[in-house]
Amino acid sequence: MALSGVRVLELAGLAPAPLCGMILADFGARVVRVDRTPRSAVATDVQGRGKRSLALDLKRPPGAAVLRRLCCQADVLIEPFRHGVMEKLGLGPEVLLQENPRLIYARLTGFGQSGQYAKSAGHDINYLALSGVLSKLGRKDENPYAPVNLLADFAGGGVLCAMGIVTALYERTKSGKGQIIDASMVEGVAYLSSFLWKSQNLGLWNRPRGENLLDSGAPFYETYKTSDGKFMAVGAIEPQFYEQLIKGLGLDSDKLPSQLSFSDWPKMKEKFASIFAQKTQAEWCSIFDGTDACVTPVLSFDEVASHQHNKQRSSFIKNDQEEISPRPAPLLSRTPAVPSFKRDPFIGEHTEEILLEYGFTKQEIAKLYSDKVIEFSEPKANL
Ligand SMILES: C[C@H](CCC[C@@H](C)[C@H]1CC[C@H]2[C@@H]3[C@H](O)C[C@@H]4C[C@H](O)CC[C@]4(C)[C@H]3C[C@H](O)[C@]12C)C(=O)SCCNC(=O)CCNC(=O)[C@H](O)C(C)(C)COP(=O)(O)OP(=O)(O)OC[C@H]1O[C@@H](n2cnc3c(N)ncnc32)[C@H](O)[C@@H]1OP(=O)(O)O
Repeated sequence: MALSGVRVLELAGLAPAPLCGMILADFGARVVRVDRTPRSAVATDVQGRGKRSLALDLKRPPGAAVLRRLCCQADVLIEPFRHGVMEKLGLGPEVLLQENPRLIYARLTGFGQSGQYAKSAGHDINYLALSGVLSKLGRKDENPYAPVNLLADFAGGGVLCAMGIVTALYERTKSGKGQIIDASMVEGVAYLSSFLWKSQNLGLWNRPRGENLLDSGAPFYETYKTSDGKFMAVGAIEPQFYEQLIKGLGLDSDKLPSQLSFSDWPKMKEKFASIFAQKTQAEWCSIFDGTDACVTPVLSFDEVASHQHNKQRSSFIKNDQEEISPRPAPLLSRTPAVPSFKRDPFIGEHTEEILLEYGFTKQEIAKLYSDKVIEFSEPKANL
């Protein structure tokens, strides 16, 4: 796999850092999740695929010393705490990079390492708000709407941090040097929105929120309810595709206002809605599948893996516990990701194995254990 041989230490965090670590693991890195002690009854990381767990108390100096030793042999450290936490533990980048100048020290936070919010708590919705992006999301006359925490946490956070890490690993092949990655989710999600910024002069966003082409203003970029209570998604932007939509709906474009007549959009939405409400989702699929009308069913999680297109591409996978989840993307032709099919690790499940692998002796491990700096877990203890 593309990242095989890369050793990653991921300090356990909430949502974004676990995704970042999981992406690296899917593509072949050996990812160790460093969990807290005392170990909680249940691991809250649901993105532990392909990782191993080491339970280590970083608040105690011998625990921090263990992490320092691990970092000497690691390629990447991912830390998900607000600015200042790692420094307080004596594990700041100046310390760890001095001991291992090849280390890539990725700091995945909401507000970044500087600025007046750097030490403040926050979550996806706050980062989205500060990036400006939240002001663009939502329907007409409604408050801004934060979709599930996909945008800041995962896209602007976990994914961009993984991209930063891979970029730094590539650069290291030339310079031989590591570096610090300051991955702020505010900036990550703002960067993702570059199209919104760069298209300001195209007239795409001149109208209030929810009344523009791509923000639920246009009748041809909308979802519509079907007679069986399901939905269809319509994205017929270009005139030639719009024409196919009109045809599929059984309408005559000569008798309709022009596609870009903004003032007619609310009326056209009502018309489209009343037509979509007359057939089931399956009936609409049989009309639109195989056309260029850009009309697709809105699938539920229960339906998505068995949809023909997704099945043909094996886009979803089942692990040993029969849990379905998306296959890692994108697909690399020679070295694709090979996700683990095993269950996620229990907290502390691999503590001993990892420490031995990183050169700790059995005696050192026994001492750390008796001093309660590390913990082990038998799988059954967590069930
Ligand atoms: C919207 C999302 C968040 C969604 C999260 C949900 C999925 C989950 C949130 C609550 C969960 C539920 C809950 O736990 C109850 C149940 C528990 C059960 O086990 C499972 C079911 C639950 C229902 C459970 C289910 C789900 O898991 C939840 C619903 C987001 O936006 S995530 C993005 C958040 N932001 C960031 O990540 C940005 C950077 N980080 C931060 O800004 C802060 O970390 C944050 C997130 C604000 C949290 O602040 P906090 O004060 O808690 O932490 P920090 O200041 O960063 O400091 C960390 C302290 O911990 C110490 N520490 C760390 N590692 C160790 C260690 N190995 N050993 C010892 N100590 C450690 C560290 O030293 C710091 O200590 P100090 O505070 O003393 O400095």
